[in-house]
Amino acid sequence: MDGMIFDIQHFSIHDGPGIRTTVFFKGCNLRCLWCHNPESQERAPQLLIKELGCIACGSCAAVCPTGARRLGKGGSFIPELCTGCGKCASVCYPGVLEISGKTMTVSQVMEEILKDVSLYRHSGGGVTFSGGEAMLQINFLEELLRECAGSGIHTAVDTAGSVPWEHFRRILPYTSLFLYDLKCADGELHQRVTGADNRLIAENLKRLKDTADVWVRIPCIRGINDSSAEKEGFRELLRKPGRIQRIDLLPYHSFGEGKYRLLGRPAPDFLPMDAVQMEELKKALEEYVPVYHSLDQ
Ligand SMILES: C[S@@+](CC[C@H](N)C(=O)[O-])C[C@H]1O[C@@H](n2cnc3c(N)ncnc32)[C@H](O)[C@@H]1O
Ligand code: SF4
Ligand code: SF4
Ligand code: SF4
Repeated sequence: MDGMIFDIQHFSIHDGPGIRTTVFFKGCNLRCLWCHNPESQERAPQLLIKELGCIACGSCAAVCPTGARRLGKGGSFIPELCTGCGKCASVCYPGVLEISGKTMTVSQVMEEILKDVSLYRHSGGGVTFSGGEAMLQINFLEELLRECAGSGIHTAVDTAGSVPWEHFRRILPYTSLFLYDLKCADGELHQRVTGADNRLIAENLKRLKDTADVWVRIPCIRGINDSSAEKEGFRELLRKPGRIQRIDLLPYHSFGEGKYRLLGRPAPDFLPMDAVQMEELKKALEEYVPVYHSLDQ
């Protein structure tokens, strides 16, 4: 069995307990305006193009089967014609072109994961499946989780939760921890800034928190989810925490900016909540569950 992966990061320390290997699945059913992984959103492989470094050798245009990549200084690119085949990237000597997204088998991913086993044991870490939305490739994810559980590896699934409950049910036996994102409490706002409403996300959390260990994460973005109505909404969603062990408030950051440029897309331009707003949200939620944010560290 295989799936579409766009990155595997070793030594991650922000994706669950201990030192972890994070496997990034490509493809997402939300379109959060602030997403720092824009290359994760489309399921198909995509061409990333650096702005600098092109020596105008023309090799990319010569091998492109669809005419998406054309000759000229810096080359021109017609994204609608690109199939993501990667032929151009393989002949681009200065490394200006790169393909994001690779089909990998379960054994290939497991080979990467198993390299770090001693690290997991020493640090209390494990593997985290993130993305994009890992749960959209549910057969592949289930198989990977089963293999990891079979090898005694701690597993976390990082999800935005907008998938049928059946997907959760299938992976529950092999998942040690869910990292569960809440973006906005208000459904209409959620629809506007992510492209989908949050009813399914709220319903899934309600069931999941009584069934599995969960760490909730909230990206904290000024002008998006910093209102008192949002604060009250988050309180409502989290007031019966069940097995929710902690809440992490993630201040918005712009680390994804460069990747938007590589995709030829305009970068988002948000600001994080300020320290006072973060502290207020923390206070509002820690009545129910311990809350952490980067200002604590
Ligand atoms: C890229 S998402 C992938 C997993 C899943 N799609 C989700 O949204 O939870 C991983 C984490 O990054 C966070 N995130 C995404 N863009 C961010 C940004 N610009 N600043 C801070 N956190 C961000 C998300 O809120 C989520 O907790
Ligand atoms: S990825 Fe394939 S289709 Fe797209 S520009 Fe490169 S060679 Fe052409
Ligand atoms: S192969 Fe690379 S260096 Fe040569 S023209 Fe294409 S982008 Fe530029
Ligand atoms: S759900 Fe996660 S991966 Fe998908 S767009 Fe939102 S932040 Fe990005």
